Amino acid sequence: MAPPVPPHCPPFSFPPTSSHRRPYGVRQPGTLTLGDAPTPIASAARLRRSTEELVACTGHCTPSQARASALRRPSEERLSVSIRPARVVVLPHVGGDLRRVCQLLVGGIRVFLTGPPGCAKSHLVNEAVELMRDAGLSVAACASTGVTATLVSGTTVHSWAGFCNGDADVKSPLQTVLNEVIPFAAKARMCASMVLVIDEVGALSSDFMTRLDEALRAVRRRSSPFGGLTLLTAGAFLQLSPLRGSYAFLSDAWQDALANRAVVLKAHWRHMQDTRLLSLLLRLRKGRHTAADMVLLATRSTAVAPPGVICLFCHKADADAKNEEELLGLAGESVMLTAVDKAHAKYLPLALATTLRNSAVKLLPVLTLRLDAEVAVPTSCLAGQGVPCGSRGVVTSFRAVGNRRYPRVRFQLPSRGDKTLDVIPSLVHTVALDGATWSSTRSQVPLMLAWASTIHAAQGWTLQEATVDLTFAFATGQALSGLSRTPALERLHIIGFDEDRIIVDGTALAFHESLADF
Ligand SMILES: Nc1ncnc2c1ncn2[C@@H]1O[C@H](COP(=O)(O)OP(=O)(O)OP(=O)(O)O)[C@@H](O)[C@H]1O
Repeated sequence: MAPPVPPHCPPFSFPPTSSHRRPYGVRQPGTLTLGDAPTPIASAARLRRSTEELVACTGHCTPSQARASALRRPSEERLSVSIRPARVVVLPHVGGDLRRVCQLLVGGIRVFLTGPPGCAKSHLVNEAVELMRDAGLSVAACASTGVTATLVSGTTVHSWAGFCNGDADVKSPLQTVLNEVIPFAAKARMCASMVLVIDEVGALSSDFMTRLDEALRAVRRRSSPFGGLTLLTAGAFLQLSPLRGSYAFLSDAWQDALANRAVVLKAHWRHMQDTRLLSLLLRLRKGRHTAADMVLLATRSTAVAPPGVICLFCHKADADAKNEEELLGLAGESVMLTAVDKAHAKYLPLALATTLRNSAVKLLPVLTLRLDAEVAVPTSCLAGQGVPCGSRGVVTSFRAVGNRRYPRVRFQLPSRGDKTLDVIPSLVHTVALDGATWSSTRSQVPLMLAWASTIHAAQGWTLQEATVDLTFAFATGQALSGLSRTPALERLHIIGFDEDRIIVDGTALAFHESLADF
């Protein structure tokens, strides 16, 4: 429950009656209900002041910037928590499911948005974020993975919360994470936000939800679930399961905040042109597929992936092997880029530093490229240059800098259009759990090969054509997730399919069937 607000506070229009769009974070005087001083604008100023610190923790900075910002950590400062305005009016022309979701959110009700593959969950999340921001609410747009974060133009929820060591910060003692890991900038974000959006929530574990809830309650000094933040989670537990641990909905944090209520979308956008594929997927989702469905899928079987079509695999090792094979198939010499790794804390043995880096840092120890290589950006290192995490591109040339050569890449941007960049190494660092601000660093060109991907990493994508290799399918929802990426059956190629590859988790199915629509 938001604290009471002064009665004179005028309501928000949602979206604003004026056609003029205000940029995120800019407040119209007198319209936002504030907490105790400073105002959200003051919080935004603090955010700006600590931007370098944020950058240092997520890894896009020079070493001197990182060191300087580490010294400026204002650990004792109390942050004030932004409070949602008392009334936000959703204007009549906002209709349908978007209206339903927005009305719940502006009323402070936490929402789980779900539905079958391609029903526009991410699309609706984007629209809701834009409307809420237009109305003056501060909204944090996040997703469970870097790739899905690009679909909502946001960051991973790990980065947003300042869990600099990835999932290690879920297991470590809470006080250590609060005092030594989460940077000031992340705490400022947590306090300045009124709404937290998490897309593709299915990939997060129950332990992660518990830790996020604990951290938000502590940082925002509110005992209510998620520190009183209004929450919009979106995803489907029948499509994606966490790589480790149990489903997020099994946590007490989820049950306290969201229970078994949801907005369940009924429209089908991705597969609207192919009703045969759509009805097959709807049955497959619940494990109620028929013999005729299996015969239909068998018509798409192939032994070899067609050239030029992205391949989706169940295991990362297979995606890596395919990328390697495609790279070797290119003419031209290989350019090998080796990361420069350093351990900065004397007490940290090199082996532990390497383990920490390899689990927390997405930049590769060794990256080999050739002209025309297909690449993707695995982190938000290039976001400041207009290329968000998850963007894909092609190496068009190499540029010599000293005795090293760096790739020039033409990226296809998620927002359409393309952008060519000379990609040079970025510095990322890990934060030790014993109080050092950063314990080890890696400097590397922030790219990875992208002819192939895992099905897990492709969650959220709509692909015009794809080859899905289900030979080693092992996870619940994996086959459904892979088979639902293309809008039409004839653009789908399947390797290694048989009925046993379809795994539907009984707990996830029971949860979805128990959901009460708002
Ligand atoms: N209102 C809309 N108008 C036009 N296209 C839409 C609309 N809503 C969704 N789409 C398109 O439908 C496709 C699927 O939408 P989206 O990715 O949001 O679905 P999803 O439910 O998040 O899918 P999944 O969970 O399977 O990743 C996308 O290509 C999207 O651009």
